[in-house]
Amino acid sequence: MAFFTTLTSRTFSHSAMMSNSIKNVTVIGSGLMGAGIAQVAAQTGHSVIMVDIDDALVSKAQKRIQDSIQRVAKKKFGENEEASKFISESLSHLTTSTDAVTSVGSADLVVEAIVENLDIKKKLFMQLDKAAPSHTIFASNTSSLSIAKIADATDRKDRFGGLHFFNPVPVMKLLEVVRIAETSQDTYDAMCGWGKAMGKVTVECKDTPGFIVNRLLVPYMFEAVRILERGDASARDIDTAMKLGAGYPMGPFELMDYVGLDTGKFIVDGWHKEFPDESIFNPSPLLNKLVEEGKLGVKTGEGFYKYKK
Ligand SMILES: C[C@H](O)CC(=O)SCCNC(=O)CCNC(=O)[C@H](O)C(C)(C)COP(=O)(O)OP(=O)(O)OC[C@H]1O[C@@H](n2cnc3c(N)ncnc32)[C@H](O)[C@@H]1OP(=O)(O)O
Ligand SMILES: NC(=O)c1ccc[n+]([C@@H]2O[C@H](COP(=O)([O-])OP(=O)(O)OC[C@H]3O[C@@H](n4cnc5c(N)ncnc54)[C@H](O)[C@@H]3O)[C@@H](O)[C@H]2O)c1
Repeated sequence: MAFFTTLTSRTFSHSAMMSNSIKNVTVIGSGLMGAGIAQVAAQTGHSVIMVDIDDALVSKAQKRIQDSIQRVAKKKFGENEEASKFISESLSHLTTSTDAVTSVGSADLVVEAIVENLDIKKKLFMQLDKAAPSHTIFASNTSSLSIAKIADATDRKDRFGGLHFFNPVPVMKLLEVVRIAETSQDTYDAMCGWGKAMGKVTVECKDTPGFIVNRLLVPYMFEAVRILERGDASARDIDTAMKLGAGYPMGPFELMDYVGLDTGKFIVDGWHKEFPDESIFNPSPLLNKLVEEGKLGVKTGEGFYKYKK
């Protein structure tokens, strides 16, 4: 099914599901998170442009969205014809582009989901700030960086915040909504309203490292690596222990592979640099070695475990 189109002009078509002021959404980055955010935004009737740096990456994201949306449709409608109507309608709301600057021209909201690097994110937002209309809200999906530092690249701090989704976006119900000192109440309310229109439950977070979930989850994952590095237990046994003993859907190594080991490394390296005396944020030699070898987890076919491609 070839439902996707490349960007020409943004068509207006949104369903009654949307009760907030945000209709046109541009998602920058079409990796694990960007593709998921774009998919759910399209499923909930928003007009979406999904952007990445080249056509091959966009095509890869389109393939992932097609697989995922079929799972969502099956869960919602079973095998009946409503399912294919839902898929084609949703995907008709989604266009793609490889040009971030032109893709924000009619955006009400821009959600950035590119690599976890402060300088690269700032450079992007600096360019977008000049191109987007004045009413456009900017949000970063960063896992660990300071929203205030990213917002520093723009002249719209009152219209800037964090929208932190969870992987896989079509399944995970939570959205952390992060406000900085300058975020206006209107912006915060619009972000929360959009989160609800996306079918998510929102929680309010301050702009502190890791917000709520990652401040707890990342140290937990890195403690698991340290158990493995000390030779105290195998990755498989640690995963089994946390699934069967603590009720987690995935063990810490399965989860790190799922999130991406590069992303895990970016997070902990950043925090280690910022808080060198906090041993809980110490980098892991084992994780560094896997990343150096290009073993980034499920997305590359190998991380702590091997996956069928
Ligand atoms: C680091 C960052 O900043 C923050 C983060 O994102 S941290 C990571 C947060 N995420 C997690 O903790 C995920 C933990 N894992 C899980 O919740 C579950 O293992 C999982 C939902 C990923 C998969 O669930 P599991 O039961 O193992 O597998 P599976 O049967 O394939 O999937 C369960 C359901 O979800 C659906 N699903 C799973 N992945 C999907 C996807 N990518 N798209 C759409 N649907 C999906 C399946 O279709 C299935 O639907 P069903 O209930 O109708 O059968
Ligand atoms: N992986 C997770 O579980 C997870 C969960 C929540 C938040 N996050 C955060 O979301 C962001 C993206 O993470 P991901 O896992 O999707 O990464 P990813 O590596 O899967 O995807 C990032 C994408 O951004 C693209 N990109 C890089 N620079 C770009 C630019 N200037 N313009 C357009 N596209 C660009 C890359 O080509 C890549 O396709 C990071 O900030 C990460 O910390 C990740």
